[in-house]
Amino acid sequence: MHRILVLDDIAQEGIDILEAEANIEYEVRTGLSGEALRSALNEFDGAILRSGVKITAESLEGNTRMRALVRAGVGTDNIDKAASTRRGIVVMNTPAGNTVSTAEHAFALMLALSRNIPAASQSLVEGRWDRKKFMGKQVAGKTLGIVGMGRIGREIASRAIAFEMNVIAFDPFLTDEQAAAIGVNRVATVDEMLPQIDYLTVHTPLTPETKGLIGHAQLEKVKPGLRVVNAARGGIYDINALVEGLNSGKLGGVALDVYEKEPCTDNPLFGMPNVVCTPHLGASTEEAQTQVAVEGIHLLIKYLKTGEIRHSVNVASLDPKTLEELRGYLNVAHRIGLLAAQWHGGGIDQVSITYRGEIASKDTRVVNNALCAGLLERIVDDANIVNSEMLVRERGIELSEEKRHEKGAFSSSITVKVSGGGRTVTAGGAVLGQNMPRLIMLDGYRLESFLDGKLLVFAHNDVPGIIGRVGTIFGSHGVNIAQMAVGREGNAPGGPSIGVLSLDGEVPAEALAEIESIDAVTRVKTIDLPAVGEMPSWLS
Ligand SMILES: NC(=O)c1ccc[n+]([C@@H]2O[C@H](COP(=O)([O-])OP(=O)(O)OC[C@H]3O[C@@H](n4cnc5c(N)ncnc54)[C@H](O)[C@@H]3O)[C@@H](O)[C@H]2O)c1
Ligand SMILES: O=C(O)CC[C@@H](O)C(=O)O
Repeated sequence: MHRILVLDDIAQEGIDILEAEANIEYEVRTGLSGEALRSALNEFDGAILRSGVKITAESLEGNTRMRALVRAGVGTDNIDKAASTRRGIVVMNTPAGNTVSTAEHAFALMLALSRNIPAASQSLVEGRWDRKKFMGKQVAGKTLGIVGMGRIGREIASRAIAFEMNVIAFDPFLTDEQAAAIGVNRVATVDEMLPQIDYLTVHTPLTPETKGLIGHAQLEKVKPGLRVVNAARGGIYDINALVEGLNSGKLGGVALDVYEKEPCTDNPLFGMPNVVCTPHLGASTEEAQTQVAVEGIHLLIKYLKTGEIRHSVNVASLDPKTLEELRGYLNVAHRIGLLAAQWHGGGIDQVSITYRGEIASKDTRVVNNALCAGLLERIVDDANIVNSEMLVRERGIELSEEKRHEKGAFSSSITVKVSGGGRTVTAGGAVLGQNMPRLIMLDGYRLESFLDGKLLVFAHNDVPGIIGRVGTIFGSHGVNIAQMAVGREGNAPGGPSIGVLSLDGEVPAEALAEIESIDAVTRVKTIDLPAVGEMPSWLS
């Protein structure tokens, strides 16, 4: 049974899916913060939210249960992504569900500013028939500047063109060809557009680059009477500069849907003439809310039930086809990570992973995570497919990845080299058939061993009788050997070799001591791996 927490009001259509879904329990708890939020998050496997709740590092403190947070909307700025990743929580959003509604809202704000609609309406209902005071401006023939030509920016552009406006756009990722196809003029900087435009609308996330993007210095460069709109994120415009711009006449109007601190009921712009403000309503349409709730709930259920990751903002996506293609390799990667950490047995400061063959052409970020999860599993609680690479790097371990497209003996293989404290070990794995994980190399010696359950690895010099002696020791302690693989340097006997035994039971300490005492044995270690068919919770 998976438990889902609904943290904000979402459309009933999303709740209906939760009601109908088998093996899902849900609760709606809105308005949570502080300790109540922290303890609630630890009771559920997944949560869905809008912008009404803040998921901070503190609210995830001590969390051992939550696996996925879904934002029913675009902006995930109310979720601490680094803290979520560290805790192994996938953060997903529904990027397109509210695009059109938000573009329509931003456009409505621009029209409302141009034609003084809110102030004129207020004046009339208060008993005044004042037509002179509310002389407006036509948008047709005017120039609109758009900063941020992503999903919403592009929808705005097409609407503006339909209203016969000229559009100038700035976005570092917008090419001349794309601009021409959309029908806008691309500029290389925001400053370049400022003297040319009558309206400005921003559709970027709030980042260190966009915070205060339009401030006092920029208002010096604008055409007098510029009308500005923000339905993206509070903080992109400097509010004090906007107040000053309105007072000086540099600005002809300001329309805001978003604020630096929300809820916001107190702002120096409120009550000023030529200001239109709405309480973050961009996505508040029945259509958008239905779409983001339904999509968000599906994302959560899919992830919890199948491991499929879509629209994640903190981890590589894992669609069903890729998940099926990679499942065997995720399993092998996890197992060779576990084996390498145990065979190394000490502090690690370098890890290098090599993908060879067909797998080298795939997106291997999740496979890196699976391997790192294996490396860390015995020293860190909750290392999983989301957080392990980050946890490895946070421990100061240097991680590198190499891809070699040519095939070796197997169609694909994964090799890890782990170093630290003067010791380096290497382990290579492959998938046989559909999903049979195999160890195909250990410390440079080719072999073919099972990669599950209890293993005994012993490095030795390949002298006659050694395999027999090891077998006899296990026989005398009643431990059955299920499979044995030996790898040695070249074909000549006598040199260094490595043996891997797959055992049907625990290795008694006395048996281990007896094997260690054999002259030709240089190192021996038992290795614990998941049983045949057993998968980590994040892969099952
Ligand atoms: N008011 C609302 O209710 C509401 C609803 C939905 C989205 N939003 C907000 O609108 C914003 C845009 O959403 P979207 O879906 O279009 O996102 P998007 O990711 O599709 O587009 C954002 C664009 O901004 C561009 N960008 C980033 N940094 C930039 C910079 N420094 N200068 C210029 N361009 C830059 C990116 O290249 C990208 O093309 C987000 O902040 C989102 O949170 C608000
Ligand atoms: O949940 C909301 O209504 C706000 C949505 C919007 O700001 C977003 O980023 O998607």
